[in-house]
Amino acid sequence: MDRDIDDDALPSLYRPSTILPISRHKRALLYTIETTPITILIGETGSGKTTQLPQYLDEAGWTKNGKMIACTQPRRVAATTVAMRVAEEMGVRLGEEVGYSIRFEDSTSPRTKIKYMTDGMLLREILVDPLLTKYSVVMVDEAHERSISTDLLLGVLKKIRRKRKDLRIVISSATLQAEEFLHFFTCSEEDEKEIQTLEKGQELARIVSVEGKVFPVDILYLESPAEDYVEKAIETVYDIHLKEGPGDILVFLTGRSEIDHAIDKISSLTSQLPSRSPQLLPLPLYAGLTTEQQLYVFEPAPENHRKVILSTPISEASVTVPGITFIIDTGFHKIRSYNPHTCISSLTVTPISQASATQRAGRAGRTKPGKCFRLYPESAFLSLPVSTIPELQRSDLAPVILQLKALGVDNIARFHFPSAPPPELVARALELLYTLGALDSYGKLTRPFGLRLAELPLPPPLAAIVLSSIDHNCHQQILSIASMTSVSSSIFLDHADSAKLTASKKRNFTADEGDHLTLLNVFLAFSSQPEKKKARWCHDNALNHQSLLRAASIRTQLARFLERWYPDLGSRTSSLATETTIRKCLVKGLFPFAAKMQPDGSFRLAGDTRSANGNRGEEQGKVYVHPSSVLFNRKAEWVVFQQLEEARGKRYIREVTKVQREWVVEAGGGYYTVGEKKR
Ligand SMILES: Nc1ncnc2c1ncn2[C@@H]1O[C@H](COP(=O)(O)OP(=O)(O)OP(=O)(O)O)[C@@H](O)[C@H]1O
Repeated sequence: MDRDIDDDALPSLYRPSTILPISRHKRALLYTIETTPITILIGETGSGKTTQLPQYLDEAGWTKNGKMIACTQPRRVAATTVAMRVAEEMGVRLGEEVGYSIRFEDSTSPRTKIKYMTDGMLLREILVDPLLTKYSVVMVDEAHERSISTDLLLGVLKKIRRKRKDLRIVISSATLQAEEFLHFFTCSEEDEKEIQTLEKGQELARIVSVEGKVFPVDILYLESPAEDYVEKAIETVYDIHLKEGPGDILVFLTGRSEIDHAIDKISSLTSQLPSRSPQLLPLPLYAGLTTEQQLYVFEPAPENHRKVILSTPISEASVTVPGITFIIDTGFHKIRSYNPHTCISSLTVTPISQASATQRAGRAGRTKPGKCFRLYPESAFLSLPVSTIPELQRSDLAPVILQLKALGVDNIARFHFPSAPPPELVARALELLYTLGALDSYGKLTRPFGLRLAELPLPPPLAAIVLSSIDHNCHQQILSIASMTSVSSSIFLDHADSAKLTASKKRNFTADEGDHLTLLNVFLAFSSQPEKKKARWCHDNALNHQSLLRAASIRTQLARFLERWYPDLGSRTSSLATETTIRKCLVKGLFPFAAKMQPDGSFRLAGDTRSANGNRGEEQGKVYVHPSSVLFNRKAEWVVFQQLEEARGKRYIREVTKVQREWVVEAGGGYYTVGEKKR
């Protein structure tokens, strides 16, 4: 392969406007990648790893012969925005030579050479192309975040590389985790054998550093911890606005309710500013928004306005929002943790790691110097964990195991993960997949059911509902519900200033049986509107037009899977499905997430034996229906739900539907004897 590594041969369009630290290391970097199978790349935030390295590899010939370069990201906002930036730097149209692929959205073409994608999407590609033959280099970006998909991908890449010696792997990591990755790729017996066969001077894996800052970022700490980090963040926004020079602000909060609250407060503060003085423009950024809505924050602020982006950690890594000068880091994030006793994941607010704090500060100083206000003392920063516990060690592993089985890895215990998941979590996941019908009693993937479950781009319980809907003759309705729940967090517009309106409009769609049928009512009403009137109709009904369009697009994509597997689908009618049939079908996948109402109106999880045994405090065993649910403050003996979330010490369930105990027992098979989790 002819790989030209001459800096001067670059067409001018390839050059970014700022000289980035990585450019000084270009030759050395390309040489290492050429000669070393695995390169671990470390460098300061903003040094150019994500945007530049794939371009260097392209110029150096790694995309010849129709091969592509993949660059994976843990989050879709990073995959889309970085692809846009790189397409712009290369002077090509997005989706042509440079594209991206995220769940339910593909912007690539047969001409694509550099593909940014979520790590989960690359794993899906491995299902159809097990040796990733289309790719010459796979760059796993932000590997230190240790997301489930990243860890799984690293394990699978390690296997693939043994069979594809020409494949190059680049792992981009924070400095502190680099040695761990080096160890992972070089520690097994097989690795050692391979090292023996290498030529003198050649290495199996090597760490390369591209140190160097783009612009300085001043870090400022509080003297004592903030009592309420959300209020302190709002106060800091206001202080910056009054006392600092120009520049936009990026605030890290933990979730949507905090973001909505902050937006309302900042909007009212703004209305008190003198009309001629610069105004604050608060904007939300969280995963539940559609791609278009997320991209809105990347637009320049209108004249005489300072943008204040209120974001969850989705913008913590890889993202550059031009114009961001000030960062406000509250020091918290919501992380998913899995309780093997209840078998349910919940989101809990916890302090971030030092690595996250560094990434957050690194969102400034990219296009000009910046300041990062940490809303905690320096001593608190120093006592933070260096990195977050890998997601794989605190998550429901059913999706991971399902994917591994679909990839042909039958013996999970022998699969080499960057750090092994706890056996208890593996056992729980196997139990769930077995009850869902995805695995047989030997632990093998069932065919076709289990394989199809793995192929559907939905969490296993939801995928099981979609597949079961065929037998229940309610696939039309379930497809709509599954699509709506994939975007549900943003279907209803419920900012505080429109909360009353939304509540009254929502009543028009409310189904007494719960949120899933309510979402179905919304979708049916939306679909029956003439195309041209849809936007207006959404506005009049306090609904999010973009989210509904996205749900419709997801539905079309899910329907394609069913059409492929059931060619007679068109002749099967599901128009007569009753609400009872639909709810029974929902229980086919949601049985692990069942709860029983208690005399005080709270609920107890069906599998929570510890609370029944009195091992936990009374309050701890309880969950409450979230105020956004149509079943809030309503009577329902048994319910199933899709999400469990912790906020201010209370646990809430969302997307809730009334069901009957017998349905849960029937669907749960051996998984429950209800009220007592099977051991
Ligand atoms: N959309 C953009 N507009 C302006 N400049 C940009 C944009 N995207 C990237 N840049 C510039 O390119 C630099 C490198 O960005 P890149 O994402 O490649 O860095 P990185 O090393 O991967 O950092 P990180 O790990 O923090 O994402 C930024 O510091 C910034 O100067």
